[in-house]
Amino acid sequence: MAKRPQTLDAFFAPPPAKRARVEASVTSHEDQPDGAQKDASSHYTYPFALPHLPPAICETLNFAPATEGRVINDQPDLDLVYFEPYIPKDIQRELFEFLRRELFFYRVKYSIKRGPTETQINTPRFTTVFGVDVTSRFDDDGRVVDATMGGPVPKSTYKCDPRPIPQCVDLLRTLTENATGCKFNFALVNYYSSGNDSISYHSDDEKFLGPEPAIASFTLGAKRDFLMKHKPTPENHSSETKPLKLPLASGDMILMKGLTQSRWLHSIPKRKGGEADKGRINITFRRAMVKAGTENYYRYNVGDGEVYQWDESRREMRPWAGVAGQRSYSSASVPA
Ligand SMILES: O=C(O)CCC(=O)C(=O)O
Ligand SMILES: [Fe+2]
Repeated sequence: MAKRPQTLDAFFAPPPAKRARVEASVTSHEDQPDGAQKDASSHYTYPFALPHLPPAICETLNFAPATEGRVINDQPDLDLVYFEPYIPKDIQRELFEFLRRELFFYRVKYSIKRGPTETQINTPRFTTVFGVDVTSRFDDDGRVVDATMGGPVPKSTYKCDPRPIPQCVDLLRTLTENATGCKFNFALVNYYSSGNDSISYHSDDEKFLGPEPAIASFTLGAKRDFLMKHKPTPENHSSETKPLKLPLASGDMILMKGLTQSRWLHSIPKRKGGEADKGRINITFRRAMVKAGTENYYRYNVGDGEVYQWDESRREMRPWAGVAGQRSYSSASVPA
């Protein structure tokens, strides 16, 4: 949650003066392990290294938010700030293409048990996730350590292998923290490859995010409708509310906060035709407060299936050509 008070003024204010200017230059690489790729983020959990953003994109990102946020709170329990766009126009396309081309993705399958019946779920979009909850952090060698003492966390602490947020996503996270006053330790990335990819009605009000979580949600690429509707309540509040349709376009950001997650549902429905087939990336920044959040996010956004990567010649996500079932540690050392 936000450390600073979140006033309307804060969201209407001109781009904050305190915004950290993030240098376009890349860090020195003298201390990179042998074989590590220069100007790239690598980690033993990554199937392959992720290049840093080109300096021109970093420089222009310093001009975000490109517009002032519009507060949408004219319905019960609804608390949104909508930036149309947040990411400057000049870099929307390049940033979209960069992230689609460079990130690794998953098509997660899992089963849920409702009573005696087990149902197989095929997540209808590509996903990937980076981050660790507030109880832990990554040290300079990429090891997961205790957030306060900095000591190693026992291997058994997490079933999953938390992944640090790579530079190419982390820059947007820090800029968004500075502009909103909210803190984020997770980046969840969705890729909707066509109108057939979707996310059904849900709310992100898991206990592990704490009360009234703030979630910043970015769109890059194709425009897709974002639908919202109030949850049914005993008092039938929902009858006093009307559903919302926000046609999220490339560069837009919607900040959901306050009671939005506990009282409203949101979705990206399937669509036929239109620009959906050009592909859309969604990045949500969130703040997980406990270890259960980390376990949940990796289970449902990485899972244990194969890695996908964008194939520029076929113009589609393809299973990654790396060795199946074996991670490539070539550019990063495995912490002991
Ligand atoms: O793609 C979007 O805009 C929404 C994604 C979302 O709701 C989620 O990942 O929880
Ligand atoms: Fe969501």
